[in-house]
Amino acid sequence: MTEFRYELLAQDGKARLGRIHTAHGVIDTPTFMPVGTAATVKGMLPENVADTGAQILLGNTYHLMLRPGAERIARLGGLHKFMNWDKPILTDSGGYQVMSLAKLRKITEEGVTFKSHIDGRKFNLTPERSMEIQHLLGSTITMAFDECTPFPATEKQAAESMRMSMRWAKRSKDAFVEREGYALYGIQQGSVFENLRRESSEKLAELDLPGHSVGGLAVGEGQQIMFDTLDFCVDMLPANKPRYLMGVGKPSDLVGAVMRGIDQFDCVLPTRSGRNAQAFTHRGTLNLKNGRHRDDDRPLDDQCNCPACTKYSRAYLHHLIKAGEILGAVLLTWHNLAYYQDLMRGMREAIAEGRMEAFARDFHAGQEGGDI
Ligand SMILES: O=c1[nH]cnc2cc3nc(NCc4cccs4)[nH]c3cc12
Repeated sequence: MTEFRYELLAQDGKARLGRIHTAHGVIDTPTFMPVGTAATVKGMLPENVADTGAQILLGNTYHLMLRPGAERIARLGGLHKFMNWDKPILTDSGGYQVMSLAKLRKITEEGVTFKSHIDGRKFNLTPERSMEIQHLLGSTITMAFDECTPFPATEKQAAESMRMSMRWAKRSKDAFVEREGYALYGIQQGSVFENLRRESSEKLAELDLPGHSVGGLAVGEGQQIMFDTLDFCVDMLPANKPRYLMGVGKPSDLVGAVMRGIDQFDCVLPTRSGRNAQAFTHRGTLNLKNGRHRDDDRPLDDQCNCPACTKYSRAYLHHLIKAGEILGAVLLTWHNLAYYQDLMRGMREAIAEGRMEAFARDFHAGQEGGDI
């Protein structure tokens, strides 16, 4: 059996090249985790997600507890078997999604009660129930149950919210079922306040967890405030354990956050925007709805080897999007996931060779390249 272990392989400034060993396989970091909300990466077969280079997926506890239900997935062999993905899966704790999707939410020290946005049924989510659900799913990496402090928040509001999340982190650890090769991550809160981020980090250090995430960011603060916060809060987390920045982000967010010491990312952007005709390319983003593509027989991205870029033209992709064809969403999702994985692989290689600064410069130059 494999014990859960983080290997720090190289550093270039604050950027880290690493490897996470888990019961379901190895993750090369920095890594991007495609979001598989309802036990599927929307529009993609799991084998094709793996072909893009993805080594770990994110699953959403909130969605799966509502439908089809955690006990049902457990009875059917767990989430890996259910969705035919045998590599690592990180599941979030459900708290964040409750606050952004559920109806009639009520937060107390105990946890959150809410009504399903699907059929109005009443549910109760506590640190203990969240741990039970993630265990039933068979999650490789379980996230502690927390409250994402909204932005902006006063220091007093941020302190109260963070302190509740730290009490919930302790309850999460006490309820977490330890299994070799599996892990519980703590979530650092504290909004944009250095003293609160430090207090949160110290409380998490007492729990001695195998990994941590930076929470409370990518909540509307904007890239500069996010980077300014990362400049001081990432180093407060143990250097010998993975650091995961939740919900991030667009390509330039990933480059900037890797350079500030982040190892893991998840974001709905590549898949959600792929379904909305937006493509990320080495020369910037473009929207295939735009009529300027209708006669363009060039590939979407001449540096990409995904099926959308090697087998089809921009004109064809534009046609599929305008016609509302399912294949349009599938091909753009596929491409965006491949682009994100290429970006992560490029950063891993750059860190290994000590040229992350140059990589970032070339990345930004390409994005502003124009004439795409
Ligand atoms: O503190 C957090 N705790 C637990 N889950 C999170 C998820 C998060 N996702 C985003 N941003 C990504 C977004 C996706 C769609 C709207 S915002 N920020 C996040 C913060 C947290």
